[in-house]
Amino acid sequence: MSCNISEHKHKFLHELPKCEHHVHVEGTLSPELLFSLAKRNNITLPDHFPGSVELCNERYDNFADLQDFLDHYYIGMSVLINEQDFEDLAYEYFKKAKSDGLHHTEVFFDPQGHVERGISIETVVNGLNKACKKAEEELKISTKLIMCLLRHLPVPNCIETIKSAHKYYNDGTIHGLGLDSSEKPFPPELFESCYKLVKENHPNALLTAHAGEEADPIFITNSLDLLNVTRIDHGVQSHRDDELLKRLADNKIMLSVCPLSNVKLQVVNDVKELPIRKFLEFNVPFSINSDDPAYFGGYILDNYIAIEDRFQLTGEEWVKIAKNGVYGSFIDDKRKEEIYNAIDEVYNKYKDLI
Ligand code: HPA
Ligand SMILES: [Zn+2]
Repeated sequence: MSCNISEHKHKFLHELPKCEHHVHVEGTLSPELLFSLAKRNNITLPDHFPGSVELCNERYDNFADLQDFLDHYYIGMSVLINEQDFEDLAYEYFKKAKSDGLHHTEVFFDPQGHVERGISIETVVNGLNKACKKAEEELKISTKLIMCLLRHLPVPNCIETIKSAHKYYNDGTIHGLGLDSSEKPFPPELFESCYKLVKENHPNALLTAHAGEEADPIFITNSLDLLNVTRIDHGVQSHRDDELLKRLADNKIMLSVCPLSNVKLQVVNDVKELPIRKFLEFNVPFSINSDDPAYFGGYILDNYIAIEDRFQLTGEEWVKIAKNGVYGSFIDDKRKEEIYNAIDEVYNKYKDLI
C-alpha cells in the first residue's frame, strides 16, 4: 500500500465493486505457474528465456516496449498444453481478482498463439470455459470470454480462426472479438474483413480493439470507423486529439486503460503522466485494468491504487469510474443494477471517512 493513501481510502478502493475489461488470460501466467507447467508438460524453454522465477521477475522490470514484452509473452504461453492448464490458469486469475473486489470480468485470449503451436482451439476454449463456469458458481462473479486476433499474423489466418470459432459464438461460449499484439506496423484497416465477418454472423458480439497504446490517435479513429468497435482497449493516446475525446464522450465509447502496463512497456514514465484528469474533464468513460498482471507487477486493485496514489480522486470520482465500468460492461441490465447497487452500498459505508 502506498503511504499517500489513507487506510480508509485503501479499504474503500479494495471493496469498491470492480469490472475488468482488459486482461489477457495468457498474461496472468505467473513465473511460478509457468515453470510448474513447463515441468508438468515436459517443455524445454529456449536458452535465452530466463531460467528461474527470480530471473523472470528481473526481466519483467526491463521491457523496452510492447514488442520486447510480446517476444517474451509468446514463449511463456508455450507451456500451456492441456485443457486443464487453461482451466488452472484462468481460475487462478479469477480467485485473485475476486479477492481484489472484482464482480465482473471480460477476459481476452489469443487462440492463434496456441493453434500455431498445435494446440486446438477446442482445448483452449473448453479449458477456459470450465474455469468461467466454476468462477460463476463458486466465486459469484460474472465472466465473458473475448477472442483476440493477433495483428502480426496474416489476415487469412485470422479469418480461419474466426471460422473455427463460429460454433463458440453461436453457443454463447465466446462473446466478443478483440485485436492485440504488435500495434504500430499493423493498423486497424488491415482487419476490416475480419470484423465484418464476425458482425455479419454474430450481430450481438462485442467488438473491441487495442488502439492508441503506442500508436497515434488515428488508430483509434480508424478502429471506430472501419472496424465498428464500441470499445477501445488502452486508447491513452486519444488525449492528443480533443475532437476524438469529444467523440468518445458523446458516443460513450469506453477506454479500457491499463496504468501499470503503460509504465512497464514505457508508454509513459510514470502513472502520473496518464491523461486521467483530461478524461474526467471531457467525460470520456474509462475503466482501470491489469492487462497482463503476472508480467506488469499488479492485478486490478494495484492498478486502482496506482491511480489513487498519483491523482487523489474523490469518492464521487471513484464511484463515477466504477459505474462507467458497469455501464460499459457486456452484461444485461439486471446484472448491471446489482453491481450499481453494490457500488452505492460501499460508497455509503465509506463516504464520511474518505
Ligand atoms: O498490451 C498489449 N498490447 C497488445 N497486445 C497484447 N497482448 C497482451 N498484452 C498486450
Ligand atoms: Zn492488452
